[in-house]
Amino acid sequence: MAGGEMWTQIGSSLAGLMFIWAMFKQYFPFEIEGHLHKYTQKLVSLIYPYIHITFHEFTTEGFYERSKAYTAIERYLSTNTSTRAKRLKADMVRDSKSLVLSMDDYEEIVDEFKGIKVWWASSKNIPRSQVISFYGDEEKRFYMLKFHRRHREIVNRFYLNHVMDEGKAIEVKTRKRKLYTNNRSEQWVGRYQRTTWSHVVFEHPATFDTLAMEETKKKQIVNDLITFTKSKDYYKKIGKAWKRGYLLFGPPGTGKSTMIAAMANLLEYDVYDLELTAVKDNTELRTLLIDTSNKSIIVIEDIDCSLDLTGQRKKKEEKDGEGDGKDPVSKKKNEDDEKSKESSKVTLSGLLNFIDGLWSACGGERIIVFTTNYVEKLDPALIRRGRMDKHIELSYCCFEAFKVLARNYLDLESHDLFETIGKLLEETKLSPADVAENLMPKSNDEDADACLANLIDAIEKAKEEAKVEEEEKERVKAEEEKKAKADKEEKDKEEEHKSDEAVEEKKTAGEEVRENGG
Ligand SMILES: Nc1ncnc2c1ncn2[C@@H]1O[C@H](COP(=O)(O)OP(=O)(O)OP(=O)(O)O)[C@@H](O)[C@H]1O
Ligand SMILES: [Mg+2]
Repeated sequence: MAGGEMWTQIGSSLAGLMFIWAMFKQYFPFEIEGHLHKYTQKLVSLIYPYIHITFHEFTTEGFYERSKAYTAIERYLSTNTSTRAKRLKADMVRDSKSLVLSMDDYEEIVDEFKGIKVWWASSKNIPRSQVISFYGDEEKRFYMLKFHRRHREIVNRFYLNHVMDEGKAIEVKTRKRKLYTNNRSEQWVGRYQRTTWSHVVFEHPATFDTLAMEETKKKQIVNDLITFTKSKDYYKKIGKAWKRGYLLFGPPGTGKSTMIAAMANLLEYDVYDLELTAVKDNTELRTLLIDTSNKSIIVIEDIDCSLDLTGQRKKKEEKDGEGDGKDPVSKKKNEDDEKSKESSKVTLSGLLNFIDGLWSACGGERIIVFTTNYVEKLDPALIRRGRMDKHIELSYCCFEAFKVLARNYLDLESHDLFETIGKLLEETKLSPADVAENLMPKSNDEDADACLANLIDAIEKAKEEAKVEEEEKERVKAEEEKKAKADKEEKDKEEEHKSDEAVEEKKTAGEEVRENGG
């Protein structure tokens, strides 16, 4: 038989077989077909003992959102593949600091875990239809995991969790961190579009190394923060939500905001800067809280100014006392304050709920930081331990803090003038911000000596000013005391006079009675 003839015959017999199979299938009992399928599967699994799991890039129809599992696998494999796979694909992924390397399509790599071997392959489905998609690329990518069926238990229970955890950790490490701020609720457009917060890339350069404060205190804070991040299981064990509150207090320019940036850089967390005066009420506050992500620091700056958090009772008392409006400046300020309070109805109890109510436990790994210049003004309920677990006082610049600043600003470890400056700083209150400003060279020809001399001048000037202020205070105090004394004397005199009059009246009344009686 000639070759061509043979192929024609095979073709026509195949077509015949297909036709018979189709006919047969139509009359074939449903149950028997099921059995047939089962046994074929069993037969295949006897010869082929591997299990496959696929992870698609896009899973949900409609919402075109990348699958979290796919992203985590991609990051996990990116660390493994870049050393083992031969063909790699580099991509600038959204929110990532640098290029992400992943294995190219149809590459396969072997991974080992607890002594077992698994295979990862990347692949894609190419669409058959030539439809132009609204989303552009219609190829459907997926990762396929292959492992022996006797390892099913280990893969299901441990390996997949391991991949997810590692992948997420790599993602957090390589992401660009963000600084969020809350929008006014008029700008919120539905809940899906995440318009409650807007963000920019967080790029503050402050670190604990550049932060000027006593070394021991700094170490304590760093240890506290690191212990917190590693305590997921501990918090679970003691039945507490995984969050921690910090209260930073101290005079202006002592490094409260700088410390928050250093915290975020140390832990690689996002920062949510919550502007309370833009929040209308407690419900909005809760919505904002729910919309924050894990691994973040929620900051409320100048908590004493943001709201009247001292409660209704005190507010009323203040109104009674201050309402005379003698000073037009303070009157205007009061009016402004009232206006901002009116527009924001966040209450103390709402804020307490935000910090440690039931809702605060959704998600985890969050740090809440309050800053204030006047810690004594705050309601004790707000800053009790458990809400604000750690109170950190940032104070005026001490010698140790100065040395950090000198190292940062002038690259100086020691200098003849250090001793003088140390002594001066002990006697004067100068914030690290002021010290830093004086240490910064103002022109190219200003060297370290000149900067230190500037600082000494500034400290001496501050000392002089403080002295004048102290004297003025003393004078006012003495005057007030003198006035109080004079007032008291006058009052005493008046009372004496009144009691004299009363005695006189009594006398007259007695005489009248006697006269009438007689
Ligand atoms: N402890 C510090 N270490 C290093 N730099 C500091 C420190 N304190 C202040 N500075 C410098 O002073 C500037 C102002 O500091 P920062 O904004 O942190 O002060 P603050 O305590 O938040 O003040 P405020 O109470 O007014 O908000 C910063 O830009 C920083 O350069
Ligand atoms: Mg600040």
